[in-house]
Amino acid sequence: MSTATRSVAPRAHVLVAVKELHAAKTRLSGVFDTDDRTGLVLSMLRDTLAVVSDVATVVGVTVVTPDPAVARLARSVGANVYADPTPVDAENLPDEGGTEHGLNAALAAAAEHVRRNESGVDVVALQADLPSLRGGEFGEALAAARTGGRSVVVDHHGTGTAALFSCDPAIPLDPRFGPGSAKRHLDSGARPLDGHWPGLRTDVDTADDLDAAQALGVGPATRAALDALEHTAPSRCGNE
Ligand SMILES: Nc1nc2c(ncn2[C@@H]2O[C@H](COP(=O)(O)OP(=O)(O)OP(=O)(O)O)[C@@H](O)[C@H]2O)c(=O)[nH]1
Ligand SMILES: C=C(OP(=O)(O)O)C(=O)O
Repeated sequence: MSTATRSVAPRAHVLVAVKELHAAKTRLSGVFDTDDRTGLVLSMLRDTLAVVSDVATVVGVTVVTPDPAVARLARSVGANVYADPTPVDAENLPDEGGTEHGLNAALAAAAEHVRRNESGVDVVALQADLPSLRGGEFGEALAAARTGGRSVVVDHHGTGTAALFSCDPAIPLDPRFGPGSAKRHLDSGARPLDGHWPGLRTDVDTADDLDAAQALGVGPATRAALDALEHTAPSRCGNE
């Protein structure tokens, strides 16, 4: 469907998934203990939500999570919460595909819920750990996404997905997140979006990712969390 046949005013609803905090960011466990990782996850989420909520074409933000503390944070900044009933537990480990399945099932259900309730809205699944995201780059990506049905912003490693868009009500979001998800999204027909969007593409899973994000400049909540942990990157610069 062309943009001309859809609603004139672009409207997007952003979905952000966060798993249970005790199981989050395990790849940072060599750098931070559980409490510090939890604080960092919430800070990066806070910065990500603040930026997308400020983008003019974003009419709704929903955090998809089974975690009560994440849900509280989401509500406190004006986001909706879609309760993901899939806990990360011993029977649901990533290497058995459980987490990946739970994440994608929850995102697909949330996307359908949004579309049922908000006619004609574009749906985006966005990573929660984008502390260097700028509103301008997300707005540009949204505009680029609206030129075709389903599209993807590949992450800075070239293997993962920073954001997945469906801008045609007839095309399901069909999320396929998890390791190597960029290829799965592209192979399933999502159009790659080109653009110089370093903050959008820099999701943080490892200490190297955190350094890359700090080099770009991170948002205020993440900055405060890292300062409290006295974690600095060698090439750190400001957020200006
Ligand atoms: N709601 C929900 N979110 C999930 C689930 N699994 C993963 N996520 C979120 O999806 C994003 C990518 O997940 P992962 O890369 O598996 O987890 P992570 O916490 O970022 O990092 P690692 O623990 O190091 O793998 C993160 O924001 C997760 O919190 C799930 O089952 N349900
Ligand atoms: C889940 C994903 O991200 P990451 O493992 O990088 O957090 C993904 O890119 O699909």
